[in-house]
Amino acid sequence: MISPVVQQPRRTDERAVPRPGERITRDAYGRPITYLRISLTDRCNLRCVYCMPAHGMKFAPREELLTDEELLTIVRAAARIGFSRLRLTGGEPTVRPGLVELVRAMAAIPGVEDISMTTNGLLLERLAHDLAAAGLRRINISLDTLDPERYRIMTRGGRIEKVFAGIAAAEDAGLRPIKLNAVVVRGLNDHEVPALAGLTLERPWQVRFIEVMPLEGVADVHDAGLVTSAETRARIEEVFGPLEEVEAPLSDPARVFRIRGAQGTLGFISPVSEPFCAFCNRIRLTADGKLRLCLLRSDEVDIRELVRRGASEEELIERIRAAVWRKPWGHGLREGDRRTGRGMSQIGG
Ligand SMILES: Nc1nc2c(ncn2[C@@H]2O[C@H](COP(=O)(O)OP(=O)(O)OP(=O)(O)O)[C@@H](O)[C@H]2O)c(=O)[nH]1
Ligand SMILES: C[S@@+](CC[C@H](N)C(=O)[O-])C[C@H]1O[C@@H](n2cnc3c(N)ncnc32)[C@H](O)[C@@H]1O
Ligand code: SF4
Ligand code: SF4
Repeated sequence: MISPVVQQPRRTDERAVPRPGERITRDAYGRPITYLRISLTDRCNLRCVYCMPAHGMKFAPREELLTDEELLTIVRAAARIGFSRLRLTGGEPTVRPGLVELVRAMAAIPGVEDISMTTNGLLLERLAHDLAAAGLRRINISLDTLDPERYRIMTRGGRIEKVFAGIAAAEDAGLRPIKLNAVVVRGLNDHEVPALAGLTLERPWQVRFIEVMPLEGVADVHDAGLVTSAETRARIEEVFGPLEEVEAPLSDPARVFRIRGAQGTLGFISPVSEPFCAFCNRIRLTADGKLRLCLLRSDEVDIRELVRRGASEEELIERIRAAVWRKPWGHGLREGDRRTGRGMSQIGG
């Protein structure tokens, strides 16, 4: 297997200016940053145990959230400097009012090539066809277990039948490839890893196993429940034999494998045991209008303030470029630095 861990290079002296002939934006380490993950809301219709504490999160007041027009203004500026991939997330993106129209407007922005979404799937049965018609290309759906009762416990109240119906609707709408995200938590769903992996035998899905990260409010779940990808993979190989590696772009957070003869693939997302920061290609936009430079560090740059005072597109571009230039090399989990400042549902994963 190719190790994605590469030593931290020196920052360059140049600002994040494109190289001659290049339209994309690079950070100070030379990484092309072309992927914007947009949190459409900090609200959610679930309370997953690895994402939120039992009492939930403090939601931002409505007036602090970006409106559709503000969001589109920021995306237009980002697309002009090479942000060609957008991922809509949350909280739960499907609870945002006017979602389909928002996707349609984003898809019409010059430079936007790929719009995808990460969702818990509960509302997809109703939305999948309209989203696909509006320009959504792909979808990743969170599913940590196949057992209805365990699903109810892990999500603090969710009904798994709605997710199955959502997956079927997404398939029917042509949203492909479908990726299923499972956060593996010891003592909760780790024994189900082989059953989840087994879904790929008959289905062309990518089932991904994610190491639980210590975001705000769930550090205890990480401390007690982390299962490394190496252990998860070993559990799968005990049942299905050696996995075959499948080539994937290095900027893909998942390392991809296949059970011999399976229709679908398996992804291992290992931010804790095998960080993939060397190939990071993304920044995030929070629902309250901050450019978040790394999932696991608190560094943020305000862009809402600029949009609200009617700044020009050039000014917005300058702010985004300056933010990208400040992007940290990677997280500090190995050094014990957990100052993430926000919970996962407030950032979007
Ligand atoms: N540490 C870290 N984890 C990430 C990053 N991007 C995604 N992840 C983790 O991977 C999980 C799944 O990500 P998704 O929202 O499905 O998106 P993705 O895997 O980047 O999407 P595609 O590769 O475009 O399908 C997230 O919830 C995070 O747990 C990242 O930049 N850093
Ligand atoms: C924050 S959710 C937002 C989108 C949507 N609500 C969903 O659940 O798919 C995005 C992803 O983050 C993952 N996630 C949440 N908390 C996590 C944690 N502590 N560690 C790793 N992944 C986590 C979820 O499983 C989900 O796949
Ligand atoms: S993982 Fe997604 S569905 Fe679950 S609580 Fe977090 S934001 Fe909501
Ligand atoms: S931890 Fe930060 S730098 Fe590393 S891959 Fe994730 S977002 Fe990128």
